[in-house]
Amino acid sequence: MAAIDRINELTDLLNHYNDRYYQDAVSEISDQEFDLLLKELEKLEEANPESKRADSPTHRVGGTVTKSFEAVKHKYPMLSLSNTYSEDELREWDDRIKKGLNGEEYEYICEIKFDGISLSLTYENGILTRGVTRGDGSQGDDITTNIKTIRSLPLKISKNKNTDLSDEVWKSTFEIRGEGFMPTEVFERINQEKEDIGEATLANPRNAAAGTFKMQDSAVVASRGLDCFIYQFMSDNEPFKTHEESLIALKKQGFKVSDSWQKVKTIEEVIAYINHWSEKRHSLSCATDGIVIKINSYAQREDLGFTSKSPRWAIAYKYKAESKSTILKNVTYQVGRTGAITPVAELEPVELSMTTVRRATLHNADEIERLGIAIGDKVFVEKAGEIIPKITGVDASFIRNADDREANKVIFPTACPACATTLVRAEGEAAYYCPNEALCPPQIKGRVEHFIQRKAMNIDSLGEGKIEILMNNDIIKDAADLYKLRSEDILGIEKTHVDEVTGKERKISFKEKTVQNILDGIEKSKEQPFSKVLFGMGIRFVGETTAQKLASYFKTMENLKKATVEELLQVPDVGEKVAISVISYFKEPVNQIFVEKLENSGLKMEAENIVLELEGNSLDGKTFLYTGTFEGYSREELEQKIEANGGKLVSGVSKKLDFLIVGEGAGPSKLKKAETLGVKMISEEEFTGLINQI
Ligand SMILES: NC(=O)c1ccc[n+]([C@@H]2O[C@H](COP(=O)([O-])OP(=O)(O)OC[C@H]3O[C@@H](n4cnc5c(N)ncnc54)[C@H](O)[C@@H]3O)[C@@H](O)[C@H]2O)c1
Ligand SMILES: [Zn+2]
Repeated sequence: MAAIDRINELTDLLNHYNDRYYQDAVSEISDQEFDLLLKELEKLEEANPESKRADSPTHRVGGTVTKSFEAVKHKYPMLSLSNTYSEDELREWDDRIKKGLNGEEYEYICEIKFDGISLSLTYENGILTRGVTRGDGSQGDDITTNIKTIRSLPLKISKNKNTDLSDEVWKSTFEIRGEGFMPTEVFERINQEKEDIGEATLANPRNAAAGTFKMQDSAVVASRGLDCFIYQFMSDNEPFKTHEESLIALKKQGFKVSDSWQKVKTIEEVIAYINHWSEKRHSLSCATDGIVIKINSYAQREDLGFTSKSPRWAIAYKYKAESKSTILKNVTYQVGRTGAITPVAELEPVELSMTTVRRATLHNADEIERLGIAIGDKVFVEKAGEIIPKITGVDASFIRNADDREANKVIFPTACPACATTLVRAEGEAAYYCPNEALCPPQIKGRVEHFIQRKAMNIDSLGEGKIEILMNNDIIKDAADLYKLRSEDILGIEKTHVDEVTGKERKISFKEKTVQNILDGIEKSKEQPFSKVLFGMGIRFVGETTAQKLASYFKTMENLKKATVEELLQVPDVGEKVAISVISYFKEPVNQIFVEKLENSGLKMEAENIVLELEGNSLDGKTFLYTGTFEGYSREELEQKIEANGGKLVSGVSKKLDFLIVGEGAGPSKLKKAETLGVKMISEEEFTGLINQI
């Protein structure tokens, strides 16, 4: 291919990946592959400068502004960082620094490279007034309301805690730069919740953070517990001479600066820092993808200057995602509780990032098609976002007989591997489903497992293995049958259970003590509140929180069974998808019988107002909705306050809404609708006034 054609091809391809990454928070390829293609383009452009396109990704920051937020021009441009994956290139960069500074002595500050999104935060008169994304580097999206949900970020700088700096500095207009991220544990929690309700999980913490920071509803953003590490101070009257001074001062003043930075003098010390963090970084609360090395002295930074895309005085060293090749032994298809079919690669065990990997997810039929794998191939396995092992491609250096390979091509099944029902795929969804909800064994088993889990009925004396035995011996047909169990039904049964993940064998036998434990656990579960019973029933898209909201709105199972779509839509956070799912659940005869069995077993079918002690009845019968964030109440506190005083929360602006409580950063569409419909809008103070009126 002629150089110009390849330049055009790479330019289009990389611009496409940039759009997907920055606008949709989706990575179609790994960062390393992206960076490799970018370097290839850089080299080609250098050799053929006349063919370089104006929209080339090599000299522009990758992102853009979006239509959904106001675009704000940056006072100081927000650039990218040049990067490398190799120690040799790092040494070459150090040589260039040495030359650029004409033999002057210099120091580096090494920092962890946090993997989230760049944020610019402006303070005026000691108040956080604006938070903006990097965007295209010269202008970004104004996401102030979302940024204010970060608890570690001072909204107000109350007092100068810094003896070395004058008050003037903290009162002046200045900008702080930092990396906004989603803590790993929040990421894992959200994914667990998504799994619980049968929704697709988020790919990695970076993409999750990028998506969340750009959500329209800041109340949802607040519930996601985003955080931010600060790494830079900027103002017109620069009070610092070195980066080190600025980090110390920012920390003292209450900004969240990670303690992981270190001052070093030589490139060998930089490499030692890189090695020190290469494994240890996995224990941090934030996803990381490398190390940033920066010149410490601001005067020297000025001497070295910038390219159009990044500073010359800094570089990022990125850790390679650990990848190994191993034999694909088989592909199995798991049927989930909701009937979704997930292909799983069974691998020859391989050591990766300190764990033994035996299986990897293949996501869905499209992914299998894209990879073009055959049983017996050698495939590359990688930890995506350092968490879930995934297959990235076929190892072409392992040569196989072509016919043999063709005969072993992995083909996604058309029928359910468990019950042979023809699979279906809903429009716009990547997953295939087995529609045989009522009789497909793994779906039934999955529902029982869901029912007994800690967040639902909490029967911890039962587990996956024991449930399998109960079902295989026809002792139970669904979760409700657990409440009919008698000790003579199960005493003495034995089975060897093989753990699917570890391959370890475990013998399970129902001796007297085990049986008693099981029965006690089942009996005790009858005390679980109505909301947990509701969650345990496993209605599609009804997660833990939605179950709580439904329970506190409808109060009883009877009411919920009779609910119409319109009524369901009145419940906070309940949208059309959930409403329709609830209605169709109760329409299904199998489910009606199941719920009746639960009722007859003595489970709680009514909500108790334990959390909600009634404070008064000043809001009696009135409906409320809120938008934005509030000084005196968190989202939960406000909701509790409304209900504890006899008010009812609803989910959307309609004529029936009595009050819309308007907070900071209120959603413009809600305000407009309320105005058109003549709904009364009140401030936080007015709301507090309503409660306290006698
Ligand atoms: N997989 C894909 O499809 C895809 C697409 C586009 C970009 N990318 C990845 O994104 C990279 C480009 O993104 P980028 O321009 O934001 O560069 P970058 O993320 O590699 O580096 C610059 C950013 O690092 C962040 N950072 C984290 N810790 C920091 C610290 N201590 N000090 C300073 N900055 C710190 C800042 O947000 C800064 O903007 C590419 O190299 C590629 O790896 C991937
Ligand atoms: Zn099936």
